[in-house]
Order: sequence, then structure tokens, then C-alpha cells
Amino acid sequence: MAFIGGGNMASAIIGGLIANGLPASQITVVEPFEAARDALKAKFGIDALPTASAALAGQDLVVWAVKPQTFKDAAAAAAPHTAQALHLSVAAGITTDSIAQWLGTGRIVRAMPNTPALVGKGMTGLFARPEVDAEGQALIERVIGTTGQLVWVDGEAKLDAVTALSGSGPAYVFLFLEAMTQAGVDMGLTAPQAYQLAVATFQGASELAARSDEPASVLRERVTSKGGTTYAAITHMQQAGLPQTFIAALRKAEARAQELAQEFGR
Ligand SMILES: NC(=O)c1ccc[n+]([C@@H]2O[C@H](COP(=O)([O-])OP(=O)(O)OC[C@H]3O[C@@H](n4cnc5c(N)ncnc54)[C@H](OP(=O)(O)O)[C@@H]3O)[C@@H](O)[C@H]2O)c1
Ligand code: PRO
Repeated sequence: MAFIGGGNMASAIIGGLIANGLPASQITVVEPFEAARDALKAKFGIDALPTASAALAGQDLVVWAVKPQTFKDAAAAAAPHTAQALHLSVAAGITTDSIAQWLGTGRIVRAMPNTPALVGKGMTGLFARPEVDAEGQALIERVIGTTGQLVWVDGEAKLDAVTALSGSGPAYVFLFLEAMTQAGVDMGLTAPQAYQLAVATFQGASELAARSDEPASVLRERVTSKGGTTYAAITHMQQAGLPQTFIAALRKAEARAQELAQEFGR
């Protein structure tokens, strides 16, 4: 298989594949940035090329891990060598109609992963065009399955929702971690103590939610003693419009995914 683009997301998927036993010799990466090529070779022992070439011919699967802004140019360079392959794109926003036009094939799956894939805890949304058969879908599941959980969506537009929720989502969690750490420091804890408390709280609460049959609202109510400390904090958040702001923020991310398709999908 080949990766076009060898940055953060490609490294996360390659790391998962190698950790699950795929030999490094079966992976080729096209990555124009020399330092990134050297890092990939050093970390994974894989072959990294500066430009697309005939070396891509014969690949079963091509993973597109370039930025939406550079996809069209990268596709023009690689398309002559990849007509036979199944294609997997992780680019935010760019539709499979655009990709099919640029590559001359409709055998495309679009994915929206997230960076916890780096530690095998990724969450990926997937959409397959009708041209992708069951065998192709199974191959994609084997690849993405090495990075964590996956869910197929039945309409391509839903991938913009996945992008807004779980694709960008780790950044929202990190923003909360930063704010909770700051609050802890303001209240007299050391920064390492506050950060440990915040990270472990996210980890524990997420695990509790994942293992529970009850909705998040019930789990929240169990923490919130009447007239207690949590009530004071949650009431302040609700009065400040935090839930509505958060929901509106995700709609901004969804809208940006739609804009990316318009801006860079032509
Ligand atoms: N990061 C995330 O959390 C995340 C999550 C889900 C999906 N995605 C999607 O994943 C894609 C990659 O994101 P990323 O965060 O991995 O970005 P990134 O780290 O910047 O990786 C993209 C890589 O592609 C290289 N590249 C640029 N032009 C190329 C070309 N013509 N041929 C081959 N490679 C080329 C870039 O090199 P230069 O640096 O030299 O330009 C860069 O190393 C994006 O489309 C993004 O929407 C990202
Ligand atoms: N990172 C990419 C972005 O911010 C896509 C989801 C996460 O555009």
C-alpha cells in the first residue's frame, strides 16, 4: 500500500499497521518534505519517496493523507500510476466526487479519523462509494481497525458531522484540559498535579461512559449532589450558555468542512 502525504495522520495509521504486524517493506510513502521522509524512515523503516512515480503502480491501496489544500495537485501527480488501486482519503471536506474526477476512478472510501489513532484509541467515520465492493470495505476495515474504533455512515455529508465531532474533537478535549489545569493552578495545585487530575478525570469519565448502559445525563446527575459543588459549577456553565456555545462551535466546524469542499474540491 502507498500513502500520499506522510504527516501526522499518515504516521498515526502507519504506526497502527506496523504495530499489528504489517511488514514495513509493504508500505511506500510519497512525502515532499525531506525531514518528514527521514523521520518516517527512522521511525518505521519504510520507503519514502519525494514525488509520485511508477513505483506506485501495482499498489492495492492508496491512502490520501494530504491537506485538503494540496489534494488536487497531489492527485494530478499520482493519478497516472494508481488507476488500479482502491483509494482511501482522510482529507477533511474533499468529496469523493472531486476525488473520482481527479483520479479517474470511483473506487474510493472517505475516512475521518482522529489523532488518538496514534495510541490505538482512534475513532474513524467511513463512507464508501457504491463502486467499492465488500472485499474493498473489508480491506479498509482491516487497515483502520489497527488504529481504534470505526463506524460506517450511509451518506457522505454525514462525514462533515463526524469531522466536527470526533475528527476535531480531541482539540476540544485538550482545550478543556488546558482550562482545568489553569483552574487547578489558580486554586493552588502545582501544574503537574492539576494536569494529572484533569487527564485522569477525562480518561475515567470516558471509560465509565463507554462501559455504562446509562446516558451521559444520568451519569452527570450522579456526580451532582443537590446544593453541592458540582451543582455550583454546572449551573454557572449553563447560565453562561456553555452547552449552546459548544453545539454552535461544532456547527462551525461542520460548515468549515463544507467550505473546504467548495474551496479546494474544484
Ligand atoms: N490532524 C488531524 O487531527 C486530522 C484528523 C482527521 C483528518 N485529517 C486530515 O488528514 C489530512 C492530513 O492532515 P495532517 O494533520 O496529517 O497534515 P500534515 O501533518 O501537514 O500532513 C500532510 C503531509 O502531506 C505532505 N504533502 C504536501 N503536498 C504533497 C504532495 N503533493 N504529495 C505528497 N505529500 C504532500 C505535506 O508536506 P509539506 O509539509 O511539505 O507540505 C505534509 O507532510 C488532512 O487532509 C486533514 O484534513 C487530519
Ligand atoms: N483536523 C483537521 C482540521 O482541523 C480535520 C479534523 C481534525 O481541519
